[in-house]
Amino acid sequence: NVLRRRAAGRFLRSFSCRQTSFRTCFEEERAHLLPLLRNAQWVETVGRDAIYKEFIFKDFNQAFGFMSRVALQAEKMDHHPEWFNVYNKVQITLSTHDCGGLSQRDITLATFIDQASLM
Ligand SMILES: C[C@H](O)[C@H](O)[C@H]1CNC2=NC(N)=NC(=O)C2=N1
Repeated sequence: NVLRRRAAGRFLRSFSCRQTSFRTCFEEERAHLLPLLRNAQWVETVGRDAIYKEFIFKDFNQAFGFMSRVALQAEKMDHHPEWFNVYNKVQITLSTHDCGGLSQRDITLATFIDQASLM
C-alpha cells in the first residue's frame, strides 16, 4: 500500500513538474538507474524522494577542492546539491526541488560527483 501510494505520488509529480523535459520517461528509467547508484553507495533517503551519500577526504583542502568542482558543475546544470561539510567530510543529498522528487538531473549530477570525488 505504501509502495502504491509512493508510485502514485511520483506519477502525479511527473505531471505537475514545471520542467517536464528532464522527467520524461524517468519513471521507467529510474528502475534500472537507481540500482546502479546504490552500487556506488548512494542510498535513498527515508521519507523523501532523494538520494544521499557521504564522502570522506584526507583533509579540508581535498574536501573543498571536491566541493569547488561540484559547485562549478552545479551552476552549469542549474542543479544544486544540498550538502553539509565539516573538515574532511561532505554529506550530499540530491533531489529535484522543482519536481519534489528524483529526476534524471539528480542521476547525472550524482555521476559527476562520483567522478569529481576521485580527482
Ligand atoms: C530557479 C532555478 O532554476 C531553480 O530553482 C533550480 C536551481 N537549482 C536546483 N537544484 C535542485 N537540486 N533542484 C531544483 O529543482 C533546482 N532548481
